[in-house]
Amino acid sequence: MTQDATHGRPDIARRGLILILSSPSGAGKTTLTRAIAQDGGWGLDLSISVTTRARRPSEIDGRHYRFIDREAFEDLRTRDDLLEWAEVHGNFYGTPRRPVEKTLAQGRDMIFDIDYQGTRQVRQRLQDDVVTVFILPPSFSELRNRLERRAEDSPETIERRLANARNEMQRWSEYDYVIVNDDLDESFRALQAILTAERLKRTRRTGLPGFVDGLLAEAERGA
Ligand SMILES: Nc1nc2c(ncn2[C@@H]2O[C@H](COP(=O)(O)OP(=O)(O)O)[C@@H](O)[C@H]2O)c(=O)[nH]1
Ligand SMILES: Nc1ncnc2c1ncn2[C@@H]1O[C@H](COP(=O)(O)OP(=O)(O)O)[C@@H](O)[C@H]1O
Repeated sequence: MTQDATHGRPDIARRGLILILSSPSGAGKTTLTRAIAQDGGWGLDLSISVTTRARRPSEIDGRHYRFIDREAFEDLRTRDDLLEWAEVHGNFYGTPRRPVEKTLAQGRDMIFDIDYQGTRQVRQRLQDDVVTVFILPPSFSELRNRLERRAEDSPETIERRLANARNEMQRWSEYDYVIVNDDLDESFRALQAILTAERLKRTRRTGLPGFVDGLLAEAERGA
């Protein structure tokens, strides 16, 4: 029996999974992604994307994103070092391939905060190992409020993100789960419930046959 990553409880070996969160800008995907990744008990590694977008005042290079220029991005892309990439709001974003391969090879789980274009690419490559969650705002006016309260982007940037939100919101039906992020605590609990259920899926749990064989052997011995 191995140690599962769900709050340190002993569990049965299983394949690692990738949890993807997407949403229109301002709906709360970064907040939720970081909340569950930073709670070490959930054992989720956060994928740090590369981007050509300018760093926001509150962001730290290497922690929120790796901020690179267009040339460096092109290099990564042509060397096939990106698992997926997309142009979003006029900037380029991509997921470095190697950390993902390393984490999955260790049987650990990873969380991605990427858009719907990247989600399609990852799903195509990793199929059943991908679990996708779409975050919606409770209303469009609240989306605007959150972007304004976040106060990290210029008014033009906020308008561009709100204009793009109309297109992004329509992608909800491509995702496995949808959370309407009204109350943050409730949304966080919903995300935890999704992860817990997905980790318990029979088809991921490669250790189940051996575990049941052990139970049957124990029963044979008349324990
Ligand atoms: N495809 C893809 N999208 C990404 C990646 N990293 C971030 N994004 C998406 O790019 C969009 C813009 O992200 P960001 O500039 O941080 O703005 P925010 O959504 O307002 O927080 C969001 O939809 C992110 O999910 C990535 O590596 N690949
Ligand atoms: N449920 C919520 N209620 C109120 N404010 C929220 C909620 N979720 C996130 N926020 C706030 O809204 C803003 C946008 O959230 P963020 O996680 O940056 O969104 P995204 O990554 O989707 O662009 C942030 O200032 C964040 O603190």
